[in-house]
Formats: sequence, C-alpha cells, structure tokens
Amino acid sequence: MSYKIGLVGKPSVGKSSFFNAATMNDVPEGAYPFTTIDPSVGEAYVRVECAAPEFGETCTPETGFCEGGTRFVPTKLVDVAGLIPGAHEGKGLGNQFLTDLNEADVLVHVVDFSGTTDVEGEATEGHDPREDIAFLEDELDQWYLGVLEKGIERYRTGYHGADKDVEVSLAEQMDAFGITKDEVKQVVLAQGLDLDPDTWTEPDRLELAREIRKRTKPMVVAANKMDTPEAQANFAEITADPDYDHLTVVPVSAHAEKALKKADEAGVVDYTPGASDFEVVGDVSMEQKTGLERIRDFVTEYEGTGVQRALEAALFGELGAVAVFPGSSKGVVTDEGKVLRDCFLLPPNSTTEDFAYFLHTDIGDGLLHGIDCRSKRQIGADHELDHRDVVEILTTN
Ligand SMILES: Nc1nc2c(ncn2[C@@H]2O[C@H](COP(=O)(O)OP(=O)(O)OP(=O)(O)O)[C@@H](O)[C@H]2O)c(=O)[nH]1
Repeated sequence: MSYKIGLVGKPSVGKSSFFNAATMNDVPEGAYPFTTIDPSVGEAYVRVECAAPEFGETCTPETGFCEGGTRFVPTKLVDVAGLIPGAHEGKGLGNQFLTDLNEADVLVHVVDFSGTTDVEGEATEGHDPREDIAFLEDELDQWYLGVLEKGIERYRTGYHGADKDVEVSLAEQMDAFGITKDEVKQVVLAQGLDLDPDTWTEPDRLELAREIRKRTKPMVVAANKMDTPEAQANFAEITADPDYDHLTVVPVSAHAEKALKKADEAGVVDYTPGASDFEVVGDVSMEQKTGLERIRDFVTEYEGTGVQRALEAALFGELGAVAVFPGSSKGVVTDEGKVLRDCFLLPPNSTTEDFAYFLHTDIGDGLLHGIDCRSKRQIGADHELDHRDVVEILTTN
C-alpha cells in the first residue's frame, strides 16, 4: 500500500514551489518505488527514525534512503490543481479536482500566510489567510453535502431495496470517501439526530456533511511564505486564536527548502531535508552567504523549513499512519544479508495479522504469530502494532 498525500490550495499560494521542494530529492537511481508520467504526482518522503542502530547495524534500504539515522520512506504526493470558488459544482478544472481529491488519503492545504494573494489567487496585500482556510473547508463541505443528499435520495427511493437502513444507503453513496455504515451511524447519533433523514434540517445536513468530511479527509494547513514578516505576524495571530485549535498549522517556507536542497546538490551546504540547521561546506559569495544566513535564522527559529514537517503532520499526525519494519529471525538482517530492507507505512490500528496479509497476500490462514524483534517476544494476530515496530511474521508456509 502506498499513501497519497494531496496538496491543495488556491492559485499562487506556492503549491508548485512546495511540490517541487518536497519531490526534489537527490536520491540514488532506482530508489523510487513509483514510476510516473503524470507531472502532478511525485515522490516525497516522510522521516522515520531508523531502527537499525538499536541492533548495532547500518541499514540498506531498498526504497527511499537513510541519512544520519533517519529513514526517508517514500510516499506519493499529488498536486491537486483546480481549486477555485465553485470547484465542487464542477466549474473550471473541478471534476479532475474532485477525482484527485477522492484519491488522496490526507490533505496538505497550502495557504499563503503573507496575505499577498486574494481569494482568486490575484496579487493583493493584507488578505486574511483565515478566509482561505474557511474557503477550502466550505468547498469540501459543499461537495460532501451534495453526495450526502444523493444518499438520502437513494434511501428514500429504496434504490437498493426498501428495507435498507439509512446508514447503509449513505455509506454506499459515500463509498469513495471510505466511510462504513457503522461510522455513518456513529456520526448521525453523535450529532444528536435520529436515523430518519426526514427529521434532518438543512443545517443538520450540512453539519453531518462537515463531520463526515473531517473524518474522511484529514487535513493540515501549510502556512507558506513564512519567510516574510507578514506571514509570521499572521501565523502568530492565528495559532493563538482558540477557534483554530482544531487545526494543525505548520509554518513553512517552500522557498527555503528549495534553496537548501539546491545548495546541497551543488555541494555548497550539507543539508538533510527537514533538519533545523545546515552546514556551509563549499565556497560561497558574500551575497550567497547573506542569503544562507537569512535561511539559517528562519530554520533555527521555526525548526526547519516545514516542508517535511507538514507531510509528516499529515500522514502520522492527522491520518495516524504507522511505519513498521519487517524483521527476521536474525533481528534486522534478512537471509540475503540486507538490513531493514523495507519500512512500510500502514493504516492506524494495524495488527500483526494486517501486517502479515500486507507482506504475504496469499497467506490464507497460514499466520502463526509475530515476533517483536526488539524484545523477541511473541505477539498475537490481533496485537496492534506501534510506530517503528520491527516485526517478524511466522507462517505455516
Ligand atoms: N516568500 C515566499 N514566496 C513564495 C514561497 N513559495 C512560493 N512563493 C512565491 O509565490 C508565488 C506563487 O508560487 P507558485 O509555487 O507558482 O504557486 P502555485 O500555488 O503553484 O501557483 P499556481 O501554479 O498558479 O497554482 C511565486 O511568486 C513564488 O515565488 C515561499 O516559501 N516564500
């Protein structure tokens, strides 16, 4: 399984800059697990502390790479173009936009925190980033509401048999959002509503759509252009506002990330993506030195350029994915002498059994149990795996 992180945002907020910065990786050839001809899909990485040093080993990853004890695990990043007012009604690039959105497991909403682009993406000054946050949420809610209304219609007309419960019709209609009938029922009841759509008012329906959207499209905000004083002021204000407590807002400078990666490629600096500092290792002009020192001030204050952090906040924080290393009877060394060859990203609450099926799709009922390679203890089929677990799977085959 591979996750898709969708990058959304109105025009000119720095979405392309973020996408390029996140996918511009100087990795060895063949390290990419995905080949793609679609320029809007790229390989990005999320950082996971490597487990090999705990076993006194140095890892040899098959995909991604390891730098200074940090594994960079591949994930897909999708530039979801076409967010314009009315996108949910199919305006402009709307339909492709909705397809791409449907496929994204989690979203990073890039917002221009400097306030220099208006809601249409035109140059302006003093635009409030809060409007953009609200705009995207509303746009998604309207889209969900449209699908919810269709689900209600499906229930009323008895499309799949009149005796179906309402949550069944709704879950069927919202299949693409990945919500089960039990979850639909939970959301309805949590809103204090009866399982009878005839009793739902318009605001009830919108609230339901909103709750389902929040559950199925987790999202973080990448507060971009944080290298400007305007963005820093907006960031301080918005993150102090209790109305935004529910949102993860990551301070980002896509420009700084791009500049550091380019300088690293050119041998001018030694920079590990996501790090909150770097070392100048090559000859630099006075002008370059000033530029780099400005970036250094920024990354030390905000603990990195934020590009890596935004991706990780989305995948590990909002979505709750866990990274698991397959181990072996020799701990982290495989029969071919590879060390922690793989690191897989799994859905939240994955169990030993889920991991076994993930590794060996044809396992049938051949799972014996798992072994936690750190403690060497046996773990049962329904044991929930933790982030960074190293697990050996034992089967009857
Ligand atoms: N100061 C600053 N400017 C940035 C940053 N990232 C992007 N920009 C500027 O913002 C403008 C828009 O950037 P793009 O990356 O083209 O934005 P986009 O959202 O992809 O725009 P569209 O392609 O029109 O959708 C450009 O002038 C960038 O130079 C950043 O981190 N800091």
